[in-house]
Amino acid sequence: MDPRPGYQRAGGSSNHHSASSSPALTGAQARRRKQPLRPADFKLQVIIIGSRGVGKTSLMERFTDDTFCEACKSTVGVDFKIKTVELRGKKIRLQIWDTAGQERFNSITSAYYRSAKGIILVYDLTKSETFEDLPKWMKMIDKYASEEAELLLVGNKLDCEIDREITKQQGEKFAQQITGMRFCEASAKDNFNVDEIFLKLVDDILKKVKMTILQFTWERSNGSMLSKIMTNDAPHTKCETCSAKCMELYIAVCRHIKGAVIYLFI
Ligand SMILES: Nc1nc2c(ncn2[C@@H]2O[C@H](COP(=O)(O)OP(=O)(O)OP(=O)(O)O)[C@@H](O)[C@H]2O)c(=O)[nH]1
Repeated sequence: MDPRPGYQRAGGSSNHHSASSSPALTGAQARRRKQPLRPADFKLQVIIIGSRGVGKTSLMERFTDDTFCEACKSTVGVDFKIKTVELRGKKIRLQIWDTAGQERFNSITSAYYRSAKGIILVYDLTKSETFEDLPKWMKMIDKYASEEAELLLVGNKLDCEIDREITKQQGEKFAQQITGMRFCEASAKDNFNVDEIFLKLVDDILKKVKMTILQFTWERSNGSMLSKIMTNDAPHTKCETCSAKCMELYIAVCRHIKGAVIYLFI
């Protein structure tokens, strides 16, 4: 996947769910801090799945903290990190769910598929068995994920070219069989294509969901909600049914108004 010039990372907005202490601020930092922080325009959940040891945690940590661990512990259940990015002039708070690759955790991890707007399916290009596992992961996606979720297949450990067992063409061919699935190779170790993976996925999600409702065919009689949605391009409107905010508004509306056909365009 080629890096696109339009992508812009918001610096240093990565937080882990574990607590961390705040160092003292310098004068300039303190002044900057006084300015009110702009809230995120969107909140998005992305899930990373794939067999054990393919580098899911490593990809997440490279993206959120720019770190790489040579001997990471295997993920137990699910872990997550949050990072705020800026894309298409919008501030997006990304919640990244890193799932355990071990099958015995599937009953826990499957619960996180449904709310994910993007799914990153990872294999290790130096281990053919992780590629052969892909149909099994696709079954999990079919069973538990939203049909709307954007899919991205990633062949990780590109830095180990000498040990490669799966060609780029094989990865591409697999992705082509699945409607809308994108593909790229990456290296969490060398930080190659890692930002692109996440930012491209977010970009694809945004393209699909926001920004303007051009047409809204509504078979139920609730004009007030219709006009509210149609006239309010601001992402902070609340859905009357579930009070969800931001991008969730549109999703919530889609779910709650039966019989509605909503066309969303940028
Ligand atoms: N050479 C190389 N090693 C990597 C890369 N990404 C991850 N690794 C290594 O692969 C091993 C497994 O990485 P993890 O990120 O823990 O893999 P995981 O998919 O999260 O594993 P589970 O939590 O067990 O499912 C670690 O030893 C990493 O250092 C990469 O891009 N290149």
